[in-house]
Amino acid sequence: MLSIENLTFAYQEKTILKGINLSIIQGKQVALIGESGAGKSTLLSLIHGNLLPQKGEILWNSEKILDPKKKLVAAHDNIKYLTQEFNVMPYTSVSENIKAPLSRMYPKKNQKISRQLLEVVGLEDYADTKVNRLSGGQKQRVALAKVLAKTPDLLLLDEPFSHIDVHQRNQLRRNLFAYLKQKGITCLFATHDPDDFLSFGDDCLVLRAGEIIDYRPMQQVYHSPKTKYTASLLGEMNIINGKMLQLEAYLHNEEFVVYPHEISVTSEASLKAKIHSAYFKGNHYLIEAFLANKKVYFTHSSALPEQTISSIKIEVDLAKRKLN
Ligand SMILES: Nc1ncnc2c1ncn2[C@@H]1O[C@H](COP(=O)(O)OP(=O)(O)OP(=O)(O)O)[C@@H](O)[C@H]1O
Repeated sequence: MLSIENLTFAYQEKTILKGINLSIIQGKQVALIGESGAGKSTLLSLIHGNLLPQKGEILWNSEKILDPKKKLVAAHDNIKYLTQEFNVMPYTSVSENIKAPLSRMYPKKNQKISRQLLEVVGLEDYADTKVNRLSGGQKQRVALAKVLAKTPDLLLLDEPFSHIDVHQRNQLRRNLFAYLKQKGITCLFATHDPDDFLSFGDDCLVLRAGEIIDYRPMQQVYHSPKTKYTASLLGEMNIINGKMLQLEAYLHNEEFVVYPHEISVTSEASLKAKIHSAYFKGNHYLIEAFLANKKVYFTHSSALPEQTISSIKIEVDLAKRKLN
């Protein structure tokens, strides 16, 4: 288990993380989300032992993560960190890179590990290719396989799929997170991509200006985000107020999060909206409309023409969507 107690960290006089308390139980996959500059990479670096906190403690299975000044190599051997600048050996083959962290005493076992990880990261056909001949995305996959070679207990990932194209990204994250689950590897991963965290985060940790503002199971965070800030990180959404919903005047300032797929056009409804644009999204359209002069987005099976319609319905329990 990872435990963080009252962690505070500053670069010179600028405080980046403030009083962080956190525990992650073994085997959980935790998504770390927050706007750019919120402190995600700094938190991962501290857990890895690359930075020294001004206050507080980080414990892995009750053992303190050591002060980087007191040892040559940061972090426990069983905690691995894949940073945004991945660490690969360019003039060595992909499989040699993957095997580099392993003891040379067991070549057969190492070969087996390398083959298995090549499959996880989808580089089976590149085992003997020198890394400097690979694309950025392929190098990122080699780096990922390398941090998994010596099965870590805790894996820290910082935007692990940032250089990988959408098609390969889907397969890679399915393979990777299934592998982590199978091996019981705890994972804390920082990402901005809802496709990463919605499907693969058991829990969601929301960081804002160096503070944890939410930490709950992923689906709870999605279905009832507590703040506008959190909602804005979860993908396309609407902030709808009581006035737009034609609620009683005294409820006009109440605000709710409504996702685009929760607004529909149906003959049983009576909310009025002015359709403005329709964006083709493949299997649906994203409609841009005005509800009481405020922009809203909703999904629809076809492109709606510019017109005013009186058949908009919000299909979600707004009590669960009220923002603080
Ligand atoms: N070496 C450094 N010296 C001084 N300030 C730094 C240093 N590294 C980061 N910072 C500052 O710390 C804050 C947090 O940065 P951090 O990289 O942890 O954010 P992040 O949430 O990971 O952002 P992103 O999503 O853009 O990667 C930022 O304001 C950044 O400018």
